[in-house]
Amino acid sequence: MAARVSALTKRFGPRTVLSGVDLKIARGEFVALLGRSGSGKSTLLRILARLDSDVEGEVSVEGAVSIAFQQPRLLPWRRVWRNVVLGLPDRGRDRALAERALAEVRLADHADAWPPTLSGGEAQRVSLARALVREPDLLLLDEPFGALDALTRLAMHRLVEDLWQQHRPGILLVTHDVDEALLLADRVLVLGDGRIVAEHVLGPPRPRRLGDHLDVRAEVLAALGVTEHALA
Ligand SMILES: Nc1ncnc2c1ncn2[C@@H]1O[C@H](COP(=O)(O)OP(=O)(O)OP(=O)(O)O)[C@@H](O)[C@H]1O
Repeated sequence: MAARVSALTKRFGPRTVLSGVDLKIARGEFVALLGRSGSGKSTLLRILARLDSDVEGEVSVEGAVSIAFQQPRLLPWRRVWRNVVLGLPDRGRDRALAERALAEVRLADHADAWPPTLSGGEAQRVSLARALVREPDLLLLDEPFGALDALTRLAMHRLVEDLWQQHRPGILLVTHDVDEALLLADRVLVLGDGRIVAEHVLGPPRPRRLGDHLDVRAEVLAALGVTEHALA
């Protein structure tokens, strides 16, 4: 198991955001997490990333964890390759490690660029390289495509699926986009009222196409209480 959460409850003061969440992510499994705004998706990701341990219940995550956010969060005063390896312990191999990770996200020629010169999609790929360079057993993606235009988003879907096939980390992808979840995930979860209220396993084949799993799509939308595909 890459991650196991049981009876997880998270409160902010008097407010209970997560209330008895049970969740397992198998090694190498791609899981998408949907939920309305404010349902606690980012809170759950932060807990899995060990950024918040003030919780009730059990959280167990095996191995290395990386997280990438909707905003790439690059340091503008450091070159791209230095951003990729920021905080890594082994300084001697840094440049080579960064270059390898940048090549994986098709940005080998941008190692010496400054972050403000990158497009939104490029910056997000640097952020992915920074997550990958840690060779995570669990990769947490918090709406990583949310700020990108539709074409760039499609290219990123393909890239993430390729990287996942190659390295096979467990992935938990938070998204507002039901179609994105149906394109990428092995399993789709819906968070609502503080717990997982729906779960759907999607079978092969891959790669998927828009329009696959329309039956699941309808059920996920119903669990979300909406009739449109974009909830943002
Ligand atoms: N540090 C904090 N202190 C107090 N309340 C918080 C804190 N972090 C999150 N919350 C509250 O917890 C709830 C869940 O927030 P969270 O960001 O996890 O939701 P989300 O599902 O990721 O939302 P969105 O889809 O809009 O990003 C929100 O009501 C938010 O206001």
